[in-house]
Amino acid sequence: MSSSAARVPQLDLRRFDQGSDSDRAAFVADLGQALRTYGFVGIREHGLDEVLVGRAYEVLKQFFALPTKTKMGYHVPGGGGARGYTAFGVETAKDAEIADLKEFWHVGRTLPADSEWAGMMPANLWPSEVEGFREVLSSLYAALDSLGGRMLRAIALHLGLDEDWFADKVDHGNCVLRPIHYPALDGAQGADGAVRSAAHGDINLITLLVGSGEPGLEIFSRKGEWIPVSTIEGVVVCNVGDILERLTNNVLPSTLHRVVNPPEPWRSQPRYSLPFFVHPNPEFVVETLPECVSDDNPNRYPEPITADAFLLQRLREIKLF
Ligand SMILES: O=C(O)CCC(=O)C(=O)O
Ligand SMILES: [Fe+2]
Repeated sequence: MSSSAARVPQLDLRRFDQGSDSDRAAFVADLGQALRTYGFVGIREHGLDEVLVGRAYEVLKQFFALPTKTKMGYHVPGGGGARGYTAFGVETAKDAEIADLKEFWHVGRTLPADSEWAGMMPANLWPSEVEGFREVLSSLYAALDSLGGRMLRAIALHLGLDEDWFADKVDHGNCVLRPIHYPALDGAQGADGAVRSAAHGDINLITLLVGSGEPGLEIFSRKGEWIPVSTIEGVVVCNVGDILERLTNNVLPSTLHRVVNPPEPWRSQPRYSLPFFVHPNPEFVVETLPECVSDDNPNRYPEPITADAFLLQRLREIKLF
């Protein structure tokens, strides 16, 4: 683990949402700098309702506390974990051999019944055992969808695109809200090398992580060190995913990150977290942005790929399909 003082910067989103032109330009520059350097940034004053976030943690804790048999009733066999429950010990990071020490739930976009994307975005499941689960997580999904849109506006400006460049490319994106439970570790658990979440890059455009405060998240810096990301209450961690990395010809890096098994007293306590994965529309063609190609950085991805094909390829690699 790193002993250096490297730290992911934290930025105040009010400078972008409500600031003057010069505030906004300064925010965009700081955001670009942080994402180019770390692939990660902390966001303060993002406007998410604290009460809603608190309620989301309550309902997800209630769900994961249910008996395994009940939870398995919300598992969709062959569904790639796209909706509902995925059991402990299933997801395995790309190129890893041992499964992660976690279980999770996926909430997806609720589409109109006659939507042409219904086949790609199956209907959500909702556990009847937990009161408020549906309402609370649906509201949080909508709030994070909006926050993701604002972050993408700032990212577009940084890349030299029109501010609303991403808007019609994410309006029916296959975004996923993922409540995660990493159970308390007991005995020799982890002695075989299993960790809460093995090193991986996220598959999507950007991720918004509404952290619960327990330690463990680390990112792999460009200097080759693992840097802990402190989950300060109220800060949303935003990181670049593989699709944005590819779109930007690696100008914005999708940084490897992991969740380590922490020392006591956290080891014998569960950890919960709530990432929101912002995905482009399934038919969006990921084709290198000309703004990100130069003599020094020739196009690394001459073959365009649709977001949906890219996602499917990665889901197979992480053993969800
Ligand atoms: O639990 C965390 O803090 C991070 C989770 C994560 O990286 C993921 O689910 O992709
Ligand atoms: Fe991740």
